[in-house]
Amino acid sequence: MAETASSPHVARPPKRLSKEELIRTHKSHLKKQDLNPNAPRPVKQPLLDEAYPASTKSIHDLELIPLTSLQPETHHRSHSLILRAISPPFIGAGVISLVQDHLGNVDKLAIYNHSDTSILSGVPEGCTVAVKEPYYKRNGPETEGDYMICVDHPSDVVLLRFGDEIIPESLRLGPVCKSGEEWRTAGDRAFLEGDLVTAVFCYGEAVVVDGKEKGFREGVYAKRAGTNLALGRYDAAREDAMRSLTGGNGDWRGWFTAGRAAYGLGNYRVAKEHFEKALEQKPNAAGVQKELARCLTRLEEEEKGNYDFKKLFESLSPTNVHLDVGSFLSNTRVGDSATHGHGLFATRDIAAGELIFAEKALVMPNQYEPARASAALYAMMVRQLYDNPSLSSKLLPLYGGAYPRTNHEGEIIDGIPVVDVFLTEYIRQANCFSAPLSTLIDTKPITPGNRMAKGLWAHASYMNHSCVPNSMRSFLGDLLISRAVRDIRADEEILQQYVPVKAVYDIRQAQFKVGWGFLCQCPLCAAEARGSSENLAKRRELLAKIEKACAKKPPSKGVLSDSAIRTVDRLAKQLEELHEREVYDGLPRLALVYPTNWLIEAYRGRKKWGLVVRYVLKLLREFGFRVPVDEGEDWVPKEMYTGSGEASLMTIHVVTALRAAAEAYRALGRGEMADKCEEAGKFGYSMIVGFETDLSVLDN
Ligand SMILES: C[S@@+](CC[C@H](N)C(=O)[O-])C[C@H]1O[C@@H](n2cnc3c(N)ncnc32)[C@H](O)[C@@H]1O
Repeated sequence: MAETASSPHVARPPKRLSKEELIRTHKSHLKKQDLNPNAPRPVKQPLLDEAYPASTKSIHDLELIPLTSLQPETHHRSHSLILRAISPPFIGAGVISLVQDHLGNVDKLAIYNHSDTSILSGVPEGCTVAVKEPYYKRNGPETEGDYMICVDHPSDVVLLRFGDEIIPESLRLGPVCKSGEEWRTAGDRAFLEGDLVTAVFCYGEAVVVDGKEKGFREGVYAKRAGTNLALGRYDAAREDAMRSLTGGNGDWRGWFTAGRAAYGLGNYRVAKEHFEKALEQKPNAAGVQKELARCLTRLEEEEKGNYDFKKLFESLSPTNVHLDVGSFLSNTRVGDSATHGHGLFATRDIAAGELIFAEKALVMPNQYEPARASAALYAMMVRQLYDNPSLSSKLLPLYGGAYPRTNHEGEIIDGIPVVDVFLTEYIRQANCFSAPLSTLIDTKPITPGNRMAKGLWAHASYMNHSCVPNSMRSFLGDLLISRAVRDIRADEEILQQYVPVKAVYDIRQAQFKVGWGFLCQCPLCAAEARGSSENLAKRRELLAKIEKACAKKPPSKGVLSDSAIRTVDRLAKQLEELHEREVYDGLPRLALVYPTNWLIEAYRGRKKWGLVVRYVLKLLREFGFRVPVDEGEDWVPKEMYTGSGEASLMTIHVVTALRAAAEAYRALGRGEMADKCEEAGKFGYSMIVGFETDLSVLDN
């Protein structure tokens, strides 16, 4: 981490590039810059080992220093800079401008993490900014004297109004527009040109310059409300809409905008109230009626969880991933967990297969390219925290590891919410989920690549991990569906698997340690921790051997010979013997899943139906389900979900095994058992993909 300086002006300034050198290199960079406005801008994801907190001071409480006082690799705590941009911006992962201070010194300013809803994502030449507690960073080797003021936290830089009295005299420009009307006209022009951020700025100046003129002010607020709404800055849109109300009969428009802004924030109750206010004044406004109807549907979904999942699935497309749905959360509550910190708990008994909750993502960019998904989520989280500070009440309480908080994050200082990008990244890492466009398509044997978005579901984030969980999550676009995989009692903690768990105990634990920093103590891990380490090592070795043998002869490539089957069967039996009875009693034996699955497929290929049933039953037992040992016995497959205790593991292999059993029973003339297996498979599949659907999707 860099040094912190409290009195930087007493230390000797370093050698720095001259003004002429800075201008020359900046110009050459500008020449090379690709000005394609549609090109996606790269995101500078924060380096966590260089983390430093965002400034929590007001510019009015900081001491102004000149650029010459800056010390390299130093955070100038308690100090500020006020700077005018004197060059066009170079736009890349951040925006780099040449800036001048009140004494005429020139240096380079790099601002990161401002989205295109902010003027500071482009820092126009001539604008004046305050940089709070600046961080001065070296660019390249010390001898080159290349430095820049590096702003990582978006709230560490404040765009100043032209007339702001904090700006030193020498940096002040004369008024750009003389009157509020001129500013409003400039705002309208910018709006028509599609430059919405400039429009917002101009409207802001208009209300300050002519702020006392009633009617004018409200009109400008109405324009700014609409512009903020279009930018997705819903908090500001709603505030402006409320300020635009005059008490006259045109107010319904203000209520309408306020309602749409509240809807954009997912605050359907408030949205409903606003739409109803609009309709009081203009009962026949079709647009408002339509929005109110949508709102009522969302509220009903929130209350009852009555989704038409099939229809939602059919509505999905690469361009439609953000579903218009409310979140059904009332079966669960956040509470203190014996597993870790906070957890999610059932508020009532929930039956196996039932919907536990369904939650629309708080933040999920439509970016399914795995290499870009994390950066896109991080950038969107920062943007939301900056643009819609009300969302910080949901986002900031999430677990952020050991990163120290100032507890001022989210607080509005100098009109801007404090956004700490390093905390945001910690929260992202600890809480985000990978989401396919739909789990249903993702579970098909042939899926189109490994395309996954990353998103944040604030309620689901409270769920702790278990290797033998009582819930499963699935996705439809940005809707996360959580279903019970066994009966859950009121007040029981809802647990989920963070990732599909590895079969071997120490490999599994290493994954949790590296990914989330915890040691799992679920019933399976707690038992396996008591097992002999010698057996564990032998199991790991033998499983590797089995995987090799199985991969050499995949059952999908044709009928397998007796000897190939005998080899795998023998190795599987050896592996079974390495599972201590006293450790694994009533628990899954995950290492055995792989060879057992292979044997099922091998016997299917040879139409040895009795053996298929025997090995399916075995596979279900390896997943911890209580099912008969004798393949001749009649049983009720669906009951395995409710009668298997607390340590079974539900996966897609359970469904495919039940299908294989159905096929085998049918071939053996046991039609009733076949139907029951199909029914249990279908039921299990609904837990996996989120809703009931035909198993034939698993065919291709
Ligand atoms: C998404 S959060 C889960 C909610 C968290 N318990 C809280 O207090 O907000 C993920 C973090 O919870 C903790 N965690 C989750 N499952 C755990 C488990 N089985 N045992 C110990 N810690 C766990 C880990 O610290 C992990 O990084």
